[in-house]
Amino acid sequence: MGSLAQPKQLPVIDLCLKYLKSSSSSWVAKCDEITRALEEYGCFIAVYDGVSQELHDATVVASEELFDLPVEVKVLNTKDAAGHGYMGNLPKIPLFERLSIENATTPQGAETFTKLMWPSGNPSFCESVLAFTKVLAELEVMVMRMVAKSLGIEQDYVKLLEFTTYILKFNKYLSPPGGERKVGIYPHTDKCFMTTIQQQEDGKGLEVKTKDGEWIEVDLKPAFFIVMAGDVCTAWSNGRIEAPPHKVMMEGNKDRISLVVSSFIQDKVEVPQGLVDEDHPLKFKAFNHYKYIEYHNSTTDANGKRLKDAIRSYCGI
Ligand SMILES: O=C(O)CCC(=O)C(=O)O
Ligand SMILES: [Fe+2]
Repeated sequence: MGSLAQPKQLPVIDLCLKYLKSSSSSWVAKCDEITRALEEYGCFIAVYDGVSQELHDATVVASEELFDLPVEVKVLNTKDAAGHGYMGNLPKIPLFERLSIENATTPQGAETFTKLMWPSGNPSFCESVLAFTKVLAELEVMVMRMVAKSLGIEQDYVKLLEFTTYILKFNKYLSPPGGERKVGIYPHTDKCFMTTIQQQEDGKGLEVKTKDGEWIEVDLKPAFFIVMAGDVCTAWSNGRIEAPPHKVMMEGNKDRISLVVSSFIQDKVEVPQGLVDEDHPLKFKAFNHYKYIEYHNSTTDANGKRLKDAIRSYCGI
């Protein structure tokens, strides 16, 4: 009789604020658990209570209002320094649409974008964008502090934080016509430091590739947040945490909306000394995050084919 192997799952880690006390032994154990999950999968599912029901409902309304705007308005969201901006009606991924907000943890970033989309104002949109991005950025900071504690590089992370900014992306994927299974977004690794993803409704779509080449389908709920390493974390962690390839596959008759907060470093990124020793030689040279993005964009060919392992070809030793 053949055994029925269970499909692989991403680790699920409870980070609800009410249970976390930074001095307790369970907190130290959690730091190690998160670090192991990131070392093994490059990401994990955080169960997190930082987004209230009220804030969640407000971001659902905000997404509807945003995607309902006419295309002529949405295209005003032009590319930022990290290469983000409006994307839609793309021949290779026709189901996909995206808008992104730079510096979304600052009132100025949220206001500039809101004014661009609604010149006569939309205060509730602006408030919910700001509040939501801040909560997800706080989750990322909490996670990375815990990782840094576990790896003995807390001060290096605190230094990096001073130069960290956050982008909020609204991603929408239409349900594919004719009941087919179709690509929503092609496999890639993120070019940021870290990414946190929330899916607005229960269900699948996101898939993450494991180190042994298996794709894990991720069944998400709004209270689950994927915390995922980007290429810049791969380099910063001296290769201990690999950014995982991921993609979105759409099937069924429901559209999918995800909100994605990604961090960017406005300074030189270099491997902390504490991660380098005889057994762990330096694997990445110091580099500038935005120059890396420029390099990555310049090596992406006309068909959108990306360089494999761009971070190692850019600054790997
Ligand atoms: O929608 C998702 O779950 C993933 C989106 C994504 O990979 C991205 O925006 O880089
Ligand atoms: Fe991504």
